[in-house]
Amino acid sequence: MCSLAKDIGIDLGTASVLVYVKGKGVVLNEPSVVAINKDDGRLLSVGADAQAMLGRTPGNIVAIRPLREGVISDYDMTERMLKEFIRKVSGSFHHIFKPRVIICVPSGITEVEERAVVDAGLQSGASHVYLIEEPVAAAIGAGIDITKPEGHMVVDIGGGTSDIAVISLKGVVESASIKVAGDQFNEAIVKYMRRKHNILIGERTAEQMKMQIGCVFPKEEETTIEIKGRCLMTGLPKTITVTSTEMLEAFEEPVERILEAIHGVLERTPPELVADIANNGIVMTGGGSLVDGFDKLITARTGIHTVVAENAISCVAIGTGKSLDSVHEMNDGTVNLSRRKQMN
Ligand SMILES: Nc1ncnc2c1ncn2[C@@H]1O[C@H](COP(=O)(O)OP(=O)(O)OP(=O)(O)O)[C@@H](O)[C@H]1O
Repeated sequence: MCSLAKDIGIDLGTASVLVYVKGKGVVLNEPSVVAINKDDGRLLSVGADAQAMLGRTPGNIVAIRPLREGVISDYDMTERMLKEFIRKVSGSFHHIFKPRVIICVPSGITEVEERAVVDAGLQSGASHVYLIEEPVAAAIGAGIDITKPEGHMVVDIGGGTSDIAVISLKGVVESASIKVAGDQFNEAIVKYMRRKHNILIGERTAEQMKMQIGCVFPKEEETTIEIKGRCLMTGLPKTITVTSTEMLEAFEEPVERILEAIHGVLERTPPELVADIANNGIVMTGGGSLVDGFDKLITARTGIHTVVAENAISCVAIGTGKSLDSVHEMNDGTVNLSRRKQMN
């Protein structure tokens, strides 16, 4: 861990927080979960330790996810979580050497939410806080050269939000941010299991199903998984086998909403840039893009070749960190990386 961290890039995600330290790469990747003691408000743990407590806490302990649907839903807890993560990567010197922090936010974030993220960063001990839009960070992290006057489309499917953006000359030309992403895929599985199989399953089981058999485009070979849940008829535990083909049906609604959003962005994009995108293809980032067949589905429905970026999950953190290099340019106003700004 870096003890004299001066520059930190944070992908403040709904599902996980990734921290990039200049010169070191991604040094922290933990779930966005906080556990506190309800009696005295004491912070018990953050990240993976806190996640293990989700749904399993005794009365006086509460484990929560302070970010929901890509925005801060519990400001106080987000601040405490950020502080703890910054402390982890900065070591005991962070009081003396306050880091400069750049935080990645979804492109649909409101001014009030932006302010909340900046305040959380400052309260966490940062000397300066900069914001960068998620699709811009994702594009940089995916290795796209966004400095040219050329259109690129990035589809970032995270936990709580999907950000679709057309980027050219370091800026977002057209975009959409919808609250449909990986979490809604889990919810869709829970609903499907209840509707089709009369079985109640938990979020963790749904997540496991999504990763193991989930798909949005027909697989060459069907796969199956055996899961346990509670039968809604008898109230007793029940084990059933679910197939990947069933997942196509379960995911229909969230998938269509993402495709509609992509379509909408393409429709609003100037024709020259659409022509560039047709040549360059669409790049997918974010954990949600790892659902099997997403690239094939988008290729089939848009006619534009689509690929999932290497390191899809850490692209945003890598891009956020890389953009720290141009922070000095931003101070003299020569860089306009979307709505990225400095506040302190
Ligand atoms: N191998 C995988 N297959 C399918 N889904 C996956 C896989 N790995 C991660 N995910 C899903 O990716 C989502 C998290 O993605 P990511 O870490 O990019 O989101 P985030 O940045 O925390 O969220 P947001 O961008 O909405 O704030 C979760 O819903 C998770 O279930």
